[in-house]
Amino acid sequence: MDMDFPYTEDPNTLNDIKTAIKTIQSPVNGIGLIILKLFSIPGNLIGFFVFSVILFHLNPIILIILMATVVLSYFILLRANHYERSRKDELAEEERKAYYASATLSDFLYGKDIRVYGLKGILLQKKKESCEHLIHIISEIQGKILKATVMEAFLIFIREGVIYCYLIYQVIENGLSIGNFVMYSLVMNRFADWMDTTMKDIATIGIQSMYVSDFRDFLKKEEPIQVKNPKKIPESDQFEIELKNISFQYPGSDKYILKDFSLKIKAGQRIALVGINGAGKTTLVKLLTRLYRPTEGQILLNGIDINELDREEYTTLFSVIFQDIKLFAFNLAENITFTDKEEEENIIYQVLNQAGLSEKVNSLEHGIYTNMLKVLDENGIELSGGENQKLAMARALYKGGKIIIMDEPTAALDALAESQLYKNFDELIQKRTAIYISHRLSSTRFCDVIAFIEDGEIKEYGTHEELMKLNKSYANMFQIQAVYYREEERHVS
Ligand SMILES: Nc1ncnc2c1ncn2[C@@H]1O[C@H](COP(=O)(O)OP(=O)(O)OP(=O)(O)O)[C@@H](O)[C@H]1O
Repeated sequence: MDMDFPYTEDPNTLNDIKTAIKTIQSPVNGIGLIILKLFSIPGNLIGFFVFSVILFHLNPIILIILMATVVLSYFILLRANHYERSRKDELAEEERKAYYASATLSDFLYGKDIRVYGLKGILLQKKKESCEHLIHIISEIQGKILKATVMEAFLIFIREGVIYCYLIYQVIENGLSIGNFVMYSLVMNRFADWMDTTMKDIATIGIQSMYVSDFRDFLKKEEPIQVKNPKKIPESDQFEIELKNISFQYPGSDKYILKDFSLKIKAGQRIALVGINGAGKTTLVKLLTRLYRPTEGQILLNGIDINELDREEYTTLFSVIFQDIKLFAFNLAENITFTDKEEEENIIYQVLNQAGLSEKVNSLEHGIYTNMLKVLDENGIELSGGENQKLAMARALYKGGKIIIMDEPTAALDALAESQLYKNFDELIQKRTAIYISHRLSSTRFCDVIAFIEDGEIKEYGTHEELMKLNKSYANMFQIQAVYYREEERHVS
């Protein structure tokens, strides 16, 4: 949960999570197994030493032969275990793929797409392919283990053969009594068993410690951007943000999404980030909210590098409304506050009213305590796209962050409703610093300043009027859109 965000998009880390879970979830794996083995080893060791003394007195060569066969089977087992471990990433990956297909098939959020686009076939096919691949990997591993077991059985056969040949020889040549024959054969067999079990336990501990060590490495991944002595965030209602020569590449990619990007957002300023798809606007939001760290350059908050601030405290400064609004199968109030405190009813109703949702909520029998989605409650409500977006705004208002970011959450609204909503929202947030992203340029024309972004660079910067006068990309885009808005306005009137 606290893992650094970039890891959540990294397949290798997701494989590591799968392996790490296996290490701790069951007593027959990882830590549980090591503990079990650690308990059994001391008893076996005592038996091993006592019986080796007896055997040494009987015949040291027999002792050496027994030891050699046991050590050999130890290395055979170790090799099979190492082979199994070498396939762990492949196993984890295929397990994840199979799980993804199953989870998607049973996730009702995909229900519409699965039916409309007939996705059942491809998802089942993908699951089948992953399961087949999984079975193939498992059978290769089991094949190696089987081979090791056969070799081990062969060594036991040799070992027993040596023991009995030696003892029969002693009976025939040196008159070993039947009583002694039975006693020595028991001693030799028990000795071999003890040594065998001890060596296997040591091998198991060795290999399982490697899994535990993977698990520890995984835990260390959790929070790489820890600040030792974080600086205090200055007490203020308004914050200035400065991006200084920022460059950014996503992990594992050599493409620069932003290159030497600089931008100052003054305290209390409203800035619009506009530009075509893929220009890098959402990436900027991810950097500002510290979900990612710039590859080069600095982001300053009231003059302090944001990496010197405590991340959790820094995050509380932001009320962000993302493009993809996520609703949870909680009640409506909990979807706004993310707590189960009921004493804040008044504030919840206030933000719902401000976001334009009060009429809808008042029409519900259980008001703000109505469950959302139908996953857990058959009477749960489903909001329309536009209502979801209003709910997200209520969430942002409730959180009361001092920096507001709206990353185009209004796609489900028509152009006029969106424009109105941006303006209303802007009034509600009063003097706070705000960053608005929208493809509809009429929605953000009221902003103090507009940055037109293209290919990870600011190509045009100024007020709406200044950019229109410049008569370049922004003005061109605005004029093209204006034709549609006029049409829409005509339809509405
Ligand atoms: N996790 C990721 N890993 C690699 N590349 C990514 C990742 N997320 C986004 N990108 C790439 O970064 C570029 C910029 O994406 P971004 O989402 O910032 O654009 P945007 O300007 O917000 O676009 P839009 O207007 O369509 O929302 C795109 O080319 C995209 O493919």
